[in-house]
Amino acid sequence: MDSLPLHLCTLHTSATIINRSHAFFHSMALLALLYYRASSFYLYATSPSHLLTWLLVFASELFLSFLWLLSQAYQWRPVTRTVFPETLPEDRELGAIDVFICTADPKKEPPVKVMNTVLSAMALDYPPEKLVVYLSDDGGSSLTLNAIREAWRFARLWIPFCKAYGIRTRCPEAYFSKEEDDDQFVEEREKIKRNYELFKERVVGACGKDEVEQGVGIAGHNHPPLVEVIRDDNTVNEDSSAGHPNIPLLVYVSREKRPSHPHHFKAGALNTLLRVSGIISNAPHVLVLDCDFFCNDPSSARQAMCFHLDSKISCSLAFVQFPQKFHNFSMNDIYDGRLRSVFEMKWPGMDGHQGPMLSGTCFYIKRAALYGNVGEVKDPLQLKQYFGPSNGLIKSLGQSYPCKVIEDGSFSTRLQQETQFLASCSYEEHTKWGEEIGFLYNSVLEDYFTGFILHCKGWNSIYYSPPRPAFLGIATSNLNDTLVQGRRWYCGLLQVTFSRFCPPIYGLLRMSFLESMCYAHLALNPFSSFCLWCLATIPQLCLLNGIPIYPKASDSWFVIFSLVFFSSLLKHLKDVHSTGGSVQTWWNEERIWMMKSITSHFYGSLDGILKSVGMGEASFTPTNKVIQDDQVKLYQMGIFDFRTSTVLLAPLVTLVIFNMISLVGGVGRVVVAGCWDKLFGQIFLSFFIVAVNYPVIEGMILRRDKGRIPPSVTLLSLAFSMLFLISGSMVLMS
Ligand SMILES: O=c1ccn([C@@H]2O[C@H](COP(=O)(O)OP(=O)(O)O[C@H]3O[C@H](CO)[C@@H](O)[C@H](O)[C@H]3O)[C@@H](O)[C@H]2O)c(=O)[nH]1
Ligand SMILES: [Mn+2]
Repeated sequence: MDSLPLHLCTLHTSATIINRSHAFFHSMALLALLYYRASSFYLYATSPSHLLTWLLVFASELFLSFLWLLSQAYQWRPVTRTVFPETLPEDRELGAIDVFICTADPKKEPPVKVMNTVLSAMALDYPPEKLVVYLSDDGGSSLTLNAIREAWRFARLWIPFCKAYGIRTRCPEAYFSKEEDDDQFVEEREKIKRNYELFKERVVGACGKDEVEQGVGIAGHNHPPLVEVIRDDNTVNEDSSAGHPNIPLLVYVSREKRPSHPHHFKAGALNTLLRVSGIISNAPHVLVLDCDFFCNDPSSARQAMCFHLDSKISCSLAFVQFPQKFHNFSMNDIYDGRLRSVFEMKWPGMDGHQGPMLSGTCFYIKRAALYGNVGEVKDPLQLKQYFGPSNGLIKSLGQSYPCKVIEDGSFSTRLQQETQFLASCSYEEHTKWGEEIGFLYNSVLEDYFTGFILHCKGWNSIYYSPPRPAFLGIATSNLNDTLVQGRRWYCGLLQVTFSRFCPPIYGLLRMSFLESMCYAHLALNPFSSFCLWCLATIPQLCLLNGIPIYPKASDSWFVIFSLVFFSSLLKHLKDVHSTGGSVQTWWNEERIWMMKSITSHFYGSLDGILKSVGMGEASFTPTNKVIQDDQVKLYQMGIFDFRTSTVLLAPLVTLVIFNMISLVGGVGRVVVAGCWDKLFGQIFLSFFIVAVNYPVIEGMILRRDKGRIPPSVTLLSLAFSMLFLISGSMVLMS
């Protein structure tokens, strides 16, 4: 046993060499660029307005260069992992796992989809008595409760079927949507398929009936706690009498919600699950899944155990993060819903240091890591100050026991009452839940913040991206969801940056230096949207007014600017290529990066700033998981769907119009005045922005379909551009 490893870690040697050499040359070019900018100060000292443009451009270049420097930590030492689950100990020595699945709104997250996630998790290849699946329903919806009861009935057919025939795709919807004609069990397959259809009918049928009364609005925020162990009364004894139930326990948890109590969104839901599961099964490991991420490979639990059970690393290992992979993205992926750079570049890079950031879903985490550093505390009264008044929960700390409900075959009234108490909305008052215990509340990006604090406390994490995706989810496939999500994320980032846990300061001495650079990069990234706004407007305004911002095209300094520009574009192209992307992917990523920076990241940063001064309320609007046909069609064809709010769309359109004006005006000016040399850099910049954002021009002028940019937004944006042009020019001329 000893000689056979559970896992291996391989350094990407060639990528490391390329990345470091590129970092070296690029940093030389950046230094030269900044030197040029600093020393050209005297050219702009002629008037205060010119000096202001110089200052804004210089500050932006300086800040973006600093961010780039921080981002080199991701590139420094990328690694890949391999696992050998066959070397794991016998089943009875494996650690138990509690699976947490969250859902919040049956309208946006259709119960059939949520149940597919539940079923795929119940069917994980793991001893069923060591697996308990908990579903948190923040909507408190009877539709979801009904659906989970139906799912339980179907699971009794589905799981034995999967195990008997070694099915690997254990999410029923995914399995049945594949055409598979296996002669050996075609009959059995058809039988199960019929049952699946019936199951869906019953779930969807209930949705139809209750639609009117089931408005999520009020019900979703005002309901009592409900914890129910899902089981079919007739089969209880049959199942547990043998002591080896053949399917995992399934528990429905809907925590109490009252408008008067903050519920802390997903983090609050997860903490309720931690407590409730603590007194039912108290597994030492927890798998967290968003309701739209089903298990695509049943072996992920054993893969994660290859790390968690390795005695050499286990004591400091907090979580094993799997990549978020998606089943609905198109080849073109115009919105970069796949988040390629995060899951293919950044996380493998961080894995070479102290480990990837926590990413909300698809991770196996140790319960002990979430319970904080209270291991030393033995006094129950003191523990209650941290964990709250439940005796059952205090007793469970640090203990391992087989699942209580499976043991006695019943969900005793006492246990039931205790779980309801743990799920009540006032339970957390005067405790450390969300501050030191469990998932942390300070940010709507609970995953990033919780993971950051874990790394600060000295915990490590591991990134494992298996050849067959372990989980598959739904990527955002329309502009509105992409922008709304980006806005929430950037607001969440800044909530942490402006707190006393500001990563560049708080993290610096608490984790490895390169790891802290990665966190600092993300923490400061929201400010880049302000810099990008400057670089997408000021050189253009100056162009229209004949003021040069970059060196003459014939000047040798111009080479430096070109080098920086092309070196970053080419490095991005190389990264895209090495992760299997095409030139088209590269171009698309450039575009969506600009779009997000200008709108959603900009607004998210503003939200974060406002919240830090006590204005504005935190919100977590779940993304839409209902796939609409016309939207999918546009997405599949790689055509932008501009149906989003004017607030989000107008800045983008304004910026593109403004760059079109400056391009035309600038070319006109140089043709008339013959000063190509002087303004070439700015003309090229406007041209690049317009070219990358061509779909916006199409959406304004050429398209007539529903997803076009509404003429009202175009007109409004035109007015904004003119206003900016006129007022800006007046300032420059003063
Ligand atoms: O009050 C809430 C709000 C959301 N959720 C659940 O949180 C999950 C994630 O929400 P989703 O709408 O899918 O947001 P995404 O932007 O797709 O989520 C990403 O970003 C979140 C942080 O903003 C992370 O928590 C997620 O894991 C990550 O996938 C879903 O299962 C929701 O049901 C709740 O349980 N309660
Ligand atoms: Mn999601």
